[in-house]
Amino acid sequence: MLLEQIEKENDIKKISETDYDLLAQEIRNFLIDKLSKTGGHLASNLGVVELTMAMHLTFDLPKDKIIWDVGHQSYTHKILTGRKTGFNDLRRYGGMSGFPKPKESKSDAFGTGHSSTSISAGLGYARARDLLKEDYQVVSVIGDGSLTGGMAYEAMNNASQIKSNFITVLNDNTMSISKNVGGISQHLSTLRSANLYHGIKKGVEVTLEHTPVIGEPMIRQIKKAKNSLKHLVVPKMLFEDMGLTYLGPVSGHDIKKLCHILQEAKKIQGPVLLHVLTEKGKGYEPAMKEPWKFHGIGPFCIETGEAVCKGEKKPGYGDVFGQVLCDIAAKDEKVVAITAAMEDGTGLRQFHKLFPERFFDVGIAEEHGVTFAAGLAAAGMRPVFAVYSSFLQRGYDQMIHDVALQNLPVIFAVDRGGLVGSDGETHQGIFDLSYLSSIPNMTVLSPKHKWELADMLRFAFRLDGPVAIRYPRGEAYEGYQEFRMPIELGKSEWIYKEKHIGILSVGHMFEEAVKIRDILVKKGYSVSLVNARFVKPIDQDMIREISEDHEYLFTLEENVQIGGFGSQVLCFAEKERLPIRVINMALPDQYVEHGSVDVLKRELNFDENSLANKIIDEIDHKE
Ligand SMILES: Cc1ncc(C[n+]2csc(CCOP(=O)(O)OP(=O)(O)O)c2C)c(N)n1
Ligand SMILES: CC(=O)[C@@H](O)[C@H](O)COP(=O)(O)O
Ligand SMILES: [Mg+2]
Repeated sequence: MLLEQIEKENDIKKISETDYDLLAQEIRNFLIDKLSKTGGHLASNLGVVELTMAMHLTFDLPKDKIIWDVGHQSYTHKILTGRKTGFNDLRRYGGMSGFPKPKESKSDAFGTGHSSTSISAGLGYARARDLLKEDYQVVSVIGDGSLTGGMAYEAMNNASQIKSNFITVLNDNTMSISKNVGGISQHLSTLRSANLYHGIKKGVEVTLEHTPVIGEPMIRQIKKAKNSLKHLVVPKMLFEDMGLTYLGPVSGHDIKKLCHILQEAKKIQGPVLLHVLTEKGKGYEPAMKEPWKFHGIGPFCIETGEAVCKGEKKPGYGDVFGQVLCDIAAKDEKVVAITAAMEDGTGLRQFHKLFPERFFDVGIAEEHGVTFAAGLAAAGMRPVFAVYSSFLQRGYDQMIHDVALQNLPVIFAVDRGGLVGSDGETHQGIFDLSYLSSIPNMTVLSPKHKWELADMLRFAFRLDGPVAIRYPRGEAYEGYQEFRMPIELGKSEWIYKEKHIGILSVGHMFEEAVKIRDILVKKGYSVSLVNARFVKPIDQDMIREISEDHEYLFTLEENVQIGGFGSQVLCFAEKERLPIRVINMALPDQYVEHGSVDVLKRELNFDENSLANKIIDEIDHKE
């Protein structure tokens, strides 16, 4: 097995050229086998096996730097840098990350997870190399989907000024998670068809060379004609016009050709963009047929490609959101939906199908998505931007400057709020209650179960300013269905009314709050439970009421403590000098690594038993 040789020698350059294709096949089989057990990002990785091998054959890691964009496609890179065994625990707590991590390997030059950062980081490396008079190659690897992110253009614009070698490899498989969208995607397809032009040109020359007598003079004539033809057929090169030398497009599955053109790219002074054509999911039939389904997957059956799921899958919060939004949109033609390349993940597929003219996929462009929504709202529409919590971090200024300052009625459906698990630090949605609450005019809600999400979404349309509704990844909680008071601005909801200890829980932490209360009640404590509903504005009357006959108020939120819901409650109680001790139960001021959410909560002492003990310690310690 060549993979064993790689694992032993940790150097692909020792593999004979005649074995490259065999090694590529072994890597594909390995990825399919391992990910069928652990899940992960399969399709993207199957598409870059040869490209990654060619880069490792051409460059000398860790001296030379490869910076991956998003980094979800770095599994072959990890195999080739001594981490083959890491795939037994891919994305599990304490195991190997699904993204490049400098702390994991010196060959991971830059940590990634959010899209469109690679060219900026690569340019930073290249500038530092030149200033420090060091000598190494810098290669940023960006996908066509990530190239829909505005940051990439800021970086290319800036890269045009560098005089030394800096390579960007554009991995073009025509896919983002779903089909890629927008002008750059169209431009890339014209460049791909230009390849067709080059193919025709080559074909004509070869034919003429074999045509006796008239061949030569004819070739000279046609060459002249071809140059004028080229400017008709091959479009103006965006990249060349931005000052980058454009090479390609070349096949991303021909290792020898890739090595050759990478060697050429190394010789060019200044910024180079190498356009590589790959197939997402290559080598695994089900992933080639449905690359969007195999972008990020759980464990699956290799023979059928079907997910291996334990028991019947209940609808996720995103599914509930998508369904309710369709109901609302059916009655209000002003309702429009926006996604930033996450149609399926945010539950908008049905909306897209039912209302195609009111559905907008802006590409991986969250900043633009926010201000686009602001424009729609200013013109009288009711935009809903469905977006993952950690990706919305990109649009913080736009939420302030373009939406809230003008008090425009944009609804933010903030999915993946709280711990998401396997994707780790870059994807945990644990800052959103802080960054959203800090925005004046922004109303922030979080539902305790799926019915409350539906009610909150309908309520949001009744507000005439910006609203964010935040909910987690995973199945929607279906308990306490009978608790469905009408939503009233700034009003929370009594669930159990006792004395002495109060728990005030935010959103889906309600599930834990119920369990914590059960533990305490079984130990003889008197415990009230309130569902906060509103993260902003907080329910000041409720807090005053609780402080009349409770000694303790424990706030509970799956968000960092700093700037979160609990910190607002604490400030208010202090300001009003309320006779109650407020203790925030929130996440610490740190990044949370990958792992299953249950394991992460135990490790963070954020599971119901740890939290119940924290409450008891607080009370016993005080009394
Ligand atoms: C800021 C941000 N928004 C959205 C995502 C989610 N996301 C991860 S990969 C991906 C598609 C990337 O497409 P491409 O760059 O073409 O890579 P491919 O999977 O096709 O290899 C998206 C939208 C993200 N990681 N970061
Ligand atoms: C790599 C990336 O950013 C996305 O593929 C992300 O992993 C999707 O997350 P979900 O699995 O929660 O939809
Ligand atoms: Mg792509």
